[in-house]
Amino acid sequence: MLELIDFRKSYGSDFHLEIGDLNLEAGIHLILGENGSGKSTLLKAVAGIHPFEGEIVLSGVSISKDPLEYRKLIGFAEAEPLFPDFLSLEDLIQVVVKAKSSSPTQVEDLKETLKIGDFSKQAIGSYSSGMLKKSALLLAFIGDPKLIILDEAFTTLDVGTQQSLTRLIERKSKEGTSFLLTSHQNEPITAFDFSSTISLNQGRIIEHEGA
Ligand SMILES: Nc1ncnc2c1ncn2[C@@H]1O[C@H](COP(=O)(O)OP(=O)(O)OP(=O)(O)O)[C@@H](O)[C@H]1O
Repeated sequence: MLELIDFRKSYGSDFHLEIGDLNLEAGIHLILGENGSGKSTLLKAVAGIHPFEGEIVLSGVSISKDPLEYRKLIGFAEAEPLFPDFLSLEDLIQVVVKAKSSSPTQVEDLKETLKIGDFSKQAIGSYSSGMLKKSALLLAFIGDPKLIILDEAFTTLDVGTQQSLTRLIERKSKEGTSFLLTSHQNEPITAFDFSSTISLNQGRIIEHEGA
């Protein structure tokens, strides 16, 4: 499903993420590691946000040869999402639905699952951290991407929404969507049957269990 080839990413001389070659089969994958080990850096590179050295191929589509097609296959929710304050979630939904050729019915289903109420019409500058997180999650699921990348997906969500998100991830996984997850919280994340668990330490994989 996802292939990293001779993958490296540096922030100047300060931090080096050296992954090399990594193959992940379809499924739910967990990335573990201490603060600053490189989890978010890896996810942002796979999401097509950060430049890197090497190559990434998702379902046969190369990020370097076909970046636009590659990005359409990905949904990404950052750990601490940032959106323009003056827009509403509804504004962002319209953009992503068009880009990902999704249906309004899917958006309504996601809003219900993630318990997104009328706040979606308000300016993002007025959102709480949980509302921001729900917004990022909804946008990541739009259009049924091949791979959904969720960094600290459960942080700041209330317990009810955590449970709904767990069920949504399990359902989508059964339908063929793959996931890359990170977490600092043990409770919701242990619910999943992971295809593999990758442990990072100071920018290197120290353990990879599963496929
Ligand atoms: N934009 C950036 N510019 C320079 N250095 C960065 C940047 N983003 C992250 N870093 C550095 O890269 C290293 C890895 O950071 P990263 O955010 O990937 O770690 P993480 O494992 O996700 O951490 P956490 O668990 O705290 O979220 C850290 O030393 C961090 O300071």
